[in-house]
Amino acid sequence: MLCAYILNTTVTLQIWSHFVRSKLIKKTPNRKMEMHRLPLPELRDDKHRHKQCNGNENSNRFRPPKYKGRLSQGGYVAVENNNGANNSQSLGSCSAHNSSNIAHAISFRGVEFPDANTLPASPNVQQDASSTDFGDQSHFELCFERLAKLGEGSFGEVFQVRDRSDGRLYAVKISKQLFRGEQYRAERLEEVRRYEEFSGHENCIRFIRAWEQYDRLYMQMELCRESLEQYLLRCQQIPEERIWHILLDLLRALKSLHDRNLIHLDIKLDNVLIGEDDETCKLADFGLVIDVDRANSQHATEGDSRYMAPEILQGQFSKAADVFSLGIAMLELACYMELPSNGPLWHELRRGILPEEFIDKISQELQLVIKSMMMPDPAARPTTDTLLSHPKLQRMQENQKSLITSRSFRKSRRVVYGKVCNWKSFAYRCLFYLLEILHLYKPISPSQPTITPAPSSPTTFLAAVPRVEFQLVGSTPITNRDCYASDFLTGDDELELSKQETPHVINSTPLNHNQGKSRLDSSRRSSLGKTIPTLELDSPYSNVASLKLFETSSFRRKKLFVLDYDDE
Ligand SMILES: Nc1ncnc2c1ncn2[C@@H]1O[C@H](COP(=O)(O)OP(=O)(O)OP(=O)(O)O)[C@@H](O)[C@H]1O
Ligand SMILES: [Mg+2]
Repeated sequence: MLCAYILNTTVTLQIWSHFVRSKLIKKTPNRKMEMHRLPLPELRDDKHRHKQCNGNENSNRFRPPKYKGRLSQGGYVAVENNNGANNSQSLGSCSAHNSSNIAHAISFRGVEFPDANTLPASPNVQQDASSTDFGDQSHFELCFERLAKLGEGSFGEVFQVRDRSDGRLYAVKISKQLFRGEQYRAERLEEVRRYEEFSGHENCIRFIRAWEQYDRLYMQMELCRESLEQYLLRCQQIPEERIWHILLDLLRALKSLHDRNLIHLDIKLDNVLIGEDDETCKLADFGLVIDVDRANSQHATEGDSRYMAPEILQGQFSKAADVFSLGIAMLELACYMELPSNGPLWHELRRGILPEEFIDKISQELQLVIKSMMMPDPAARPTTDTLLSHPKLQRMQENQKSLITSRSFRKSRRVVYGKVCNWKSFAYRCLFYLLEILHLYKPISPSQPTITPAPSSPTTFLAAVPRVEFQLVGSTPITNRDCYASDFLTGDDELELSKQETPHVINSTPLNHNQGKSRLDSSRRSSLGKTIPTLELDSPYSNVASLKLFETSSFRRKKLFVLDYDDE
C-alpha cells in the first residue's frame, strides 16, 4: 500500500516537474539546445516548405536572417511591407514568426526614393482588407497577372505580367533557386543594386522595384520587345547600318559601367534587349557585375563561355574583357554566325583569326572595329571612349543630337502654341461673358436635333444625323484619330452595333484618307478579318466599305476595332 502510494507520488512529481520545465523552456528558450539540433534538410519544393512551416515553428531557423533597416557598409534597405493587410497576406496559412513569407521590398536607393522602399498594396487586399486569410498567394500572385514566359537564364525566369494596380505590362524576373544562404542571397541582391544604379540610363533597362518572399528574389522592370538573340533569329540578315546603331547603344551603356569602374562580365546577345520603340538597345542582366578591383582580388564569376575573353581563363578580369565580349557579339550579329562554346574554333577566334567566309560579308570599316575589339592582348583592345570616338560613330552621335534638338524644338513649339490657344479661348470666353452681362449678346439656346427622313443626297444625309464622337482604339491604320459613329451609322442607338437593323456604312472621312489599306496586305487581311454578320452593308456607298474585326500581331496583343475598306 505504502509502496503504491510512494510510486504514485513519484509519478505525479515527475509529471509536474516535466510540465514546469517545459513551461520554463518555452518562456526562456535554451539557445544552446536549439543550436545543437540537427539542421533540417533544405527543401526545394515550395509546397513542402509551406506544409512544414504550418506544423513547425522552427522551420525558419536555418534560413538567412532578415536584415531590418540600413546596413552599415553601404548596405540595403529591406523593408517590410508597410501595408498592414499586405503584411498578413501570406500569414494566412503560415506561422507569424516566418519572416521570409512576408514580402520585403529591396532597395539600395536610400530614403530619397521612398517608393522603392515600400511595396504597393495589392488590389485584392484593398478589396477585402478585413480578411487576413490570403491563402498561400504571394505578393507576386496578388499584384500581377502572369501573361507569358519571356525567357529563362541560369539565374532566373522572366515573365510578362500585367500589374493589377495600373493595368500596365511589365517584366518580372524571379530567381530560380531559393536563397541557399546569406552569401548567395547577398549576391542575388547585388543585381538589384546595379539595376537601380543604371536604371536612368537610356541604354539600360528601366527598373521599377524588387522584393523578396519565400526565399526568392523578384525584380519588376520595363517590358522589352525581345532580346537581340531573338531579333537575330527572326531577321537573320541585319543591315549594317543597324549593326552600327546597336554597337553605339551598347558602347554607351558599357561606358557608363566602365566609368564607374564596374565590369559587366556577361555581355551577350541574350542580355541585350530591344526597347518598346523597337529601336533602342538596352543592356540587361546585371547579375555578374563587379567592381574591377574586387573582381581580381576576390572570386568573380565568368559569364557565357561563347563570349568569354581569353584572359578570363587566367583569372584576369578587366574592362577589356567586356570589350572583347561586345566585339564577338557584334561578329555574331553581323555575320549570323553561331559562336562555339569550346573547341578549335573557340581558340582561333581568341587568337584573332576570324573565319573569312563570315567576315567577308561585312564592310572593311566594321571588320576593323570588330577585329580591334577582339585582339588577343587585352591591353591592345580599344576602350569604350576610343571606340565612341570612331569617325562613323561620331557622325551618328552628331546626327542623333541634331535630331533630338529638332524634336525637342518641335515639341516645345507645340506646347507654346497649345498655351497660346488656351489663352485665346479664355480671352474670347471672358469677352462673351462681359457682352452677356451688358446684354449686348445673347447665347443661342441648344435646340433638339431633329432626324430627317432618308436623305436624297449624301450631303443632306450627313448634315441631318447627330454626330456622336467615336474614338478608334489602337494604332495606325487610320490617321485621322477622331471619327464619328454617325458618319457610318444610322438608327436609334448609334453606339450599339449589334442592335442596328440595317446600318448604313457610308463613304466618310476615314475613306478619303484611306490609310488602313497600306498597313495590311490583302492576304493578311483575308486571314485576319472577320466581317461582323449583324452589319448589312446596304448603304448607297457600301461598295467601298465593310466593318471588320482584326487582331493585331503586336506583342501587346490588343484587340483593335478598325475599319477596313474593300475595293472589290
Ligand atoms: N525586361 C525584359 N523584357 C523582356 N524580356 C526580358 C526582360 N528581361 C529578361 N528578358 C528575357 O529573359 C531572358 C533571361 O533574363 P536574364 O538574362 O535577366 O536572366 P539570367 O538568369 O540572369 O540569365 P543568364 O543566364 O544570362 O545569367 C533574357 O535573355 C530575355 O530574353
Ligand atoms: Mg541573361
